[in-house]
Amino acid sequence: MPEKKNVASSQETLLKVEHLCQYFKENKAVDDVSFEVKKGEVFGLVGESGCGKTTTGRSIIKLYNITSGNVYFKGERIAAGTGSYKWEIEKAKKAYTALKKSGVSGEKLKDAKKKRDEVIAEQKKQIRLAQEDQKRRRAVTDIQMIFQDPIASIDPRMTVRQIIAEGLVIRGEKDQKKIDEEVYRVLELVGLVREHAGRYPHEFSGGQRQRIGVARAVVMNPELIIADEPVSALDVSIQAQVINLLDDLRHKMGLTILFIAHDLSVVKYFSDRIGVMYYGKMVELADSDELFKHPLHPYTRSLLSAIPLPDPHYEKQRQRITYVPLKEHDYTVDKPSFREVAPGHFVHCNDAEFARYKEQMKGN
Ligand SMILES: Nc1ncnc2c1ncn2[C@@H]1O[C@H](COP(=O)(O)OP(=O)(O)OP(=O)(O)O)[C@@H](O)[C@H]1O
Repeated sequence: MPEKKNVASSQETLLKVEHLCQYFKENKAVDDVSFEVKKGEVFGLVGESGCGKTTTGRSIIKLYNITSGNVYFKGERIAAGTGSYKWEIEKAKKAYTALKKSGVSGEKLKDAKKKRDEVIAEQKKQIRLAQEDQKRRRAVTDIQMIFQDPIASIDPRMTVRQIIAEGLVIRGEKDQKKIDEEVYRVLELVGLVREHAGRYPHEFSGGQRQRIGVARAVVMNPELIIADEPVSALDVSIQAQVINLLDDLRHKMGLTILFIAHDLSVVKYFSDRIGVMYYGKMVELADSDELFKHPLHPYTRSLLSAIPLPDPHYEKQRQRITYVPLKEHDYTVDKPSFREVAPGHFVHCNDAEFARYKEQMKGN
């Protein structure tokens, strides 16, 4: 793994995810998730299988129409869900009906009706605006995604040249010489050679295939790369090479990376900040070092306890902490939300936990 360098990520926000909800019928795959990614930083998004990491990434690149919330890229809203506006309309209608049923009449009822209609008109306006923004596709080529085995789903009869150039062709590039030049440039950038352009994906090893996947993304000159478990299928030694490559490109191209992984040890050295997801919720978010030094949420502690260390003495004593939400939290009355416990360190917690975490941080 690369040495952790403190890359100066700017304070400029490149990506802002605001109250993102992505529901698949009853399944709240992503439920009210908010975070920002600064220009130039690597933001690690971790959590175990099924916690909603992939869905978050896909929602950002608009593979889904999000249920609710907003996604901003360079200040422009590129994805918007209409759910929360619809829920507000329902709430206003229900409140009015309840008032009417309770026997309220005359001026009071008239006022309530007026209020209800105002809420409905405003929310309908928001729905229209969200739908207009959702249709806009402008920012999307500035964001590219890298998958676990990025060329697995591609037609095996396509050459590496065609695979890498596909995005350029779709974007309207017709000049074959220019396309070839770009393909050779990015092949070299990712540690391959121009002779590879005429070959087929099956001729390459897993690590090389991932390099082709990276080339396919960077050829579009993106500002943001969403790397979804890009090294999970690779041997540990190859994992380090691919991470080093991404780290190198990040410096050379000034890239910003949203790095999705299920394993905290993979993101530790590479990420400036880390967000931990559990069952559709972001449960903790902090600077990478801070998260490892002062993990607060019991789920983060459980993930950390699963990381093996190359120290036999520690390994003998290491105990995997299991996270059992019902044992850890009582959210029946005191409800949780995502709160800032220390500057830049956020935890999903209720009032009682918030007070306890604050105390804990004081002792650190
Ligand atoms: N298109 C879909 N339709 C219905 N349910 C979906 C869809 N995509 C994901 N889900 C469900 O949403 C939840 C979150 O899935 P997601 O793939 O985002 O999690 P993940 O943390 O990335 O997991 P993995 O590491 O296994 O990809 C899961 O319960 C999954 O079954």
